[in-house]
Amino acid sequence: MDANNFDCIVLGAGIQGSYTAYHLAKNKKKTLLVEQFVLPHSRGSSHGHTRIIRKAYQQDYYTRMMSECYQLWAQLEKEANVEIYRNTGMLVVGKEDCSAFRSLRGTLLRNNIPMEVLSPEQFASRFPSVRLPPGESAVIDKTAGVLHADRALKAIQDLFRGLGGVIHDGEKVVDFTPGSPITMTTNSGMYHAQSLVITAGPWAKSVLARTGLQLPLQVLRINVCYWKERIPGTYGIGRHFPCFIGVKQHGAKHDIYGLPSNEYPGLMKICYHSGSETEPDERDRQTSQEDIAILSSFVSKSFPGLDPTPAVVEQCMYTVTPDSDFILDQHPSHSNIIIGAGFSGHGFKLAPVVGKILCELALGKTPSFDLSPFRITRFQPLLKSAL
Ligand SMILES: Cc1cc2nc3c(=O)[nH]c(=O)nc-3n(C[C@H](O)[C@H](O)[C@H](O)COP(=O)(O)OP(=O)(O)OC[C@H]3O[C@@H](n4cnc5c(N)ncnc54)[C@H](O)[C@@H]3O)c2cc1C
Ligand SMILES: O=C(O)[C@@H]1CCCC=N1
Repeated sequence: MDANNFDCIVLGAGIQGSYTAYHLAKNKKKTLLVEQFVLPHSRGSSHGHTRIIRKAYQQDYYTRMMSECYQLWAQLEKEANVEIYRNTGMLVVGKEDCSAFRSLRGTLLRNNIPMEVLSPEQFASRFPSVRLPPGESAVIDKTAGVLHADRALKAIQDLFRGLGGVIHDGEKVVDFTPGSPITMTTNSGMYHAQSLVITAGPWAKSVLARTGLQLPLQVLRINVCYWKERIPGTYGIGRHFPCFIGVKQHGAKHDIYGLPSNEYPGLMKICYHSGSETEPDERDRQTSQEDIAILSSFVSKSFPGLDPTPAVVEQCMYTVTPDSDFILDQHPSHSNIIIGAGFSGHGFKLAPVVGKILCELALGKTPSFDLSPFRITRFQPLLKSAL
C-alpha cells in the first residue's frame, strides 16, 4: 500500500480530531491526522490546562453520553498512565424562576446523578467565601471536576501514534476533492483516503465552504481570565473548592463559570460563556473587553475573596451553532466525508464519545447514540447551499 494512501484522514488535531483518530487506529484503520500548526499549539479551542467535566446538563442526551465519557477518560488515564480527571464537584447556582437552572437540576434528579441540593444556610456554611444572591438556589453535581486538558490532548495523540497512527503537524490542508477515494492536498503533499473526518474547530466553516456547504457557525474569541485570591488558597483545589456554573446570574445574558485555583497558584479561573465574533486567523486583532467588564462586576459581587481585576488573560475560541448543539453528521452530498463541528464551548468533556461516533460514521457503522440533535438537517431553513 502506498505511503500516501490511508483508510481514513482526520483533518484537525484538536481534542475531537485526536480522539477520532485514536478510535480509528484502535479499529485497525490506517489513519493520518493532519494539523496545520506545529503541535502543541494554542491557536484553536483545545489548548490550556483545564476544562470542566460534569454530568449536569440541561439535556438528557448529553448527560447520557457523559456516562460513557467518564469510562473512556478513565481508560485513557490507564492506557497513558497519566492523571487527567480530578473530582471536585460543581456548584450550579441560579434563580428558581430560571428555566435553564431548573432544567440542569431536573436532569441530575431524573438521571439519578449523585447530587446535593443546598439551602441558603447550608450554602453559607459550606462556602463562606462565596455570596449567594437573594432568591438564588444551589445544587452540587458531585460527579463533576477538572480535566487536565493539555495533558489529555498529548496523551491521546501519543496513544494514537503508539497504535501506528501517523500525525503530520505543521501541514495545512489546502484542498480536497470528494470521491472514492478522496484526494487531499496540503501545503506539502497529496494523500488519498476512503473517508475524511473534518474536525477543523474554528476553521470548520471555511474548510466546509470548499464543498459548497455553508454551516451556520460563528467563531467567538473568549477571554480566559484568572483572578487573584486575596488570601492564596481560599478557592483552591487543595481545599476542595468546586467548579461552578452561575446560570445567567446578576442579569448576565450568558452563564459564568469557574474552576478552583490550581494551574496558576493563587489564581482562580472565571470566564464568561460568550465572547466577541472573530475570524479564526484574526483572533488577536479582536480586543473587545465587554465580557471582562461583566466578569469584574460578577467577581466583586459573588467572590469577595478575589481581586476584581483579572491578573492573567489568555485567549481561546468557541465555534458556536445557533442552538449550541454539536454537529456530528455525514456531509449531505458526500457520505464518506464526516463532520464534527460546532462544539459551542462545551465539547472537551464529550470528546471520547464524539471521537467514537465520528469513527463509527467514517466506518459506515451504526452510531452508538441517537444523532438527531446533531444532524445538519436541523439547520435546513438556515442553509444557503444547494445540498
Ligand atoms: C475558554 C474555553 C473554555 C472551555 N471550557 C470548556 C469546559 O470547561 N468543558 C468542556 O467540555 N469544554 C470546554 N470548552 C470547549 C472545548 O474546549 C472545545 O469544544 C474543544 O476543544 C473543541 O475541539 P476541536 O477539536 O473541535 O477544535 P480545535 O481544538 O480548534 O481543533 C481544530 C484543529 O483543526 C486544525 N485545522 C483547522 N483547519 C485546518 C487545515 N486547513 N489544515 C490542517 N489543520 C487544520 C486547527 O489548527 C486546530 O488545531 C472550552 C473552550 C474554550 C475556548
Ligand atoms: O462545558 C462546560 O462545562 C463549561 C462550563 C459551562 C459553560 C461552558 N463550558
